[in-house]
Amino acid sequence: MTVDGFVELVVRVLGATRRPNPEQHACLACNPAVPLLIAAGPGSGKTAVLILRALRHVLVDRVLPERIMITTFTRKAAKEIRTRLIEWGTPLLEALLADRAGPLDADYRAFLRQVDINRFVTGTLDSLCEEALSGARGPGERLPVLVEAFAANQLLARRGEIYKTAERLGQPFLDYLGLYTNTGDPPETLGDMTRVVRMLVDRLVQDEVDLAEYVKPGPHQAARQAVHDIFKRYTESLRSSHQMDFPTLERVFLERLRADRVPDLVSHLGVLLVDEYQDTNPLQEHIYLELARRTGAALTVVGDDDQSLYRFRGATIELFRDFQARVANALGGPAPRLLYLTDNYRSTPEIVSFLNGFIQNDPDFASARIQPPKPMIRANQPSGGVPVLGMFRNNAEERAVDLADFLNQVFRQGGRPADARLAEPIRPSPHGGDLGDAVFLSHTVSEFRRGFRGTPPSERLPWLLRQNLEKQGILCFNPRGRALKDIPEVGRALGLVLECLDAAEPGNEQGRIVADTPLTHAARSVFLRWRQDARALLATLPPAVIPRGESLQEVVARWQRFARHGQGVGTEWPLLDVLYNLLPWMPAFQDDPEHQVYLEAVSRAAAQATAFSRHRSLIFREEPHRTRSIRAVIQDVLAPIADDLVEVDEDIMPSVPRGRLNLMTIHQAKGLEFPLVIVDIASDFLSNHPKQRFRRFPDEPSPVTRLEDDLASCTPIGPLRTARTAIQRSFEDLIRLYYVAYSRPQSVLLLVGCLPCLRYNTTIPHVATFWRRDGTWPWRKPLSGQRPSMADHLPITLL
Ligand SMILES: Nc1ncnc2c1ncn2[C@@H]1O[C@H](COP(=O)(O)OP(=O)(O)OP(=O)(O)O)[C@@H](O)[C@H]1O
Repeated sequence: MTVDGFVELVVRVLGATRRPNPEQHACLACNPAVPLLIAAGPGSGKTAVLILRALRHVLVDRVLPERIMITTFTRKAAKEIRTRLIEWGTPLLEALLADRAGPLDADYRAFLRQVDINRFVTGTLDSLCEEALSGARGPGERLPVLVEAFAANQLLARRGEIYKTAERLGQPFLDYLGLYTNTGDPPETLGDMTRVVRMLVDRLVQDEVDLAEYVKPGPHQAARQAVHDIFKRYTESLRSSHQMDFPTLERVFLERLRADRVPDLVSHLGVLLVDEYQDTNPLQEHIYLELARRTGAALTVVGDDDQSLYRFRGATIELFRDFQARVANALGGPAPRLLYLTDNYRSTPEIVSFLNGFIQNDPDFASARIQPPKPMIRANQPSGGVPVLGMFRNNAEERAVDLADFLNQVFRQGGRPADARLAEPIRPSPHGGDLGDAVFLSHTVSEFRRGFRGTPPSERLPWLLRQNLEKQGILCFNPRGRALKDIPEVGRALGLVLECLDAAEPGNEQGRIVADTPLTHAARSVFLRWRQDARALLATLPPAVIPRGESLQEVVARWQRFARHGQGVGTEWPLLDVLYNLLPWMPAFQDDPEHQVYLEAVSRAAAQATAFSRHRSLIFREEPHRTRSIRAVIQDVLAPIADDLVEVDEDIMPSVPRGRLNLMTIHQAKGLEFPLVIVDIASDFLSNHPKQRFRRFPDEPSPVTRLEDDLASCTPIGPLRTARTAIQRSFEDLIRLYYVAYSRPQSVLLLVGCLPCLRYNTTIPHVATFWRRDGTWPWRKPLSGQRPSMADHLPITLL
């Protein structure tokens, strides 16, 4: 089959809406012997082309799917790719085999019969490294167990001895870590210290840092030496216990490739396709190039330099920008081709024009982009008559009320009618349109702002919006909005677990074992709150959701007898059995999607604790193991939740119910599209407060760019990254962040924020409202006599 024949087949079988445009066609037709870079703006069909190219390799080049690997950045995106490959690939294959595309020669027919579309190798690079290594165990070799984020951080803190190090070295160590916190303040809690040390040790691996160079005499030498020692202790402990974390996984995989021990899964690779290449880190680049070099696989990468978001995970935009030279250098062979896609199939012309205006707004950004710059995207969708909208209000309450009203009107009252500001109404799709078509995006979806020096936490827009929508009978889906410890139902459940395992006694509210266990003050007071809430629930004699043979009080008493006296059946019980025994009395965990996510997060923490906890999250019947094992689950599972060290991982999100408003971070929304997108650009910014500048108009380098500078002399990638100054990179990261947010909508883009950000004389510069690095603001036009009350000539229509 020829490429043209393949494209005709796609159109005939999948429909005319799948017809590739000429630029997409060129990407499909590009000779597989030549590495290909597709650089293109949002919504131009990069992922769609990557999938069709994978199918072309099967149907035109006769490569079996099991020899074709496609990687992307998140597990969710990887799933999406797999689904589309199967949805498109299966009917294409069936049509060919059914001869609907004309007679086939016998060889080709025999080849097609071997094709199993399910066997494409898809995933994130990490998941594929893991899969490849697990199938590549030598005789008698023990397979390292992969530890997930929470367990890895616990191991880092404990085996790396972070706390001891902080005690021994004191302020110089904390000051060094403080260089890399958002606020610039030294971390105060062990959790905060661990987060910074995690960022550092991951970098040591991902950037292939020369450790001798890192610890050589210079500023912060003692602290650097301490981080080095923590890293060594941690990696040694992982090694000796046959465990590995994600960066180690990639390093081990690369070492195997370099040692010519190519795992089976990839040893016969014929094709390697990479989506979201702009977020590749140096270690991952080595893996891709080494794979291509060793297997001779045809290489295609796609990406958008303007949408790189993951610098904090080592993403290095220069690897994408310099792809052609780097590949030519690493692989030899023909020079890679660079192709562009320009037609945007996602958004209305109004949104596309806003987007193009945004990305070209700051002249200083131009030189951070791929050179020569790729063409601007071109709108391909019809106008819906709706301009880019803005909802800016004086205070948070007003904003939440109006936004809730707007959503209610659009999705529950049949639509927002046209008026002086809107030429066309905004209506849900007649084909089952619902709130699931809208998304609320923000740099963080936290519902509360952290308290500061004794001030209590304050409510943020996501919380206020939740409250106001609930008044209108609309629910939100924002399971990452609050810390697990602050979710009332989670607190009640874990309070009941505490009461089961270590009941409070008269004169000892804490419980005997808790009182005797080293814990932070914060964890102790959270435990007390959980227990009070649990006892309040018990006192209500709650009915079980599904009728049980015993009451909640009886279940708790049964566990208490086991925990206190070793009475009852079984010699050991997993912590999760205790928890799950209590859930029939807690209806939220049965039917509410947010609570199902919380439960999954707690369950995963308990499961992950088996990687580092001495009693592997089990409760034993016989003493002294019983008390010790209870202490272990308190210390290793419950306390980390109380200390806010267990995060709700975005990968555990189920699909969101259609009737709810989904709140997401901009990072999470990468690669996704929605009919209506609300971007909270400025609801936290009432003044030009210095502590918030890093989020809108940095006056000093962001922690991660500072780290890049500090490591530049000890990593091969250093000079490439630091060609632009740290402050330039900090700005550029913000521009890319909002570019990703602004490019998600199909029909309606609504920006929300505080009104002072838009005032003519505002003193609140913000990249998202088109401020340029040089301090100029194109939305503020020169005065023409009349008294300005607002920025004139806004490119947005205010609601
Ligand atoms: N030739 C085409 N005809 C019609 N629709 C298309 C075509 N190519 C892509 N699309 C549609 O355009 C939308 C965007 O495509 P896709 O998600 O592949 O873009 P992308 O470039 O990967 O976007 P992003 O950069 O935001 O990740 C999808 O809904 C896709 O089905």
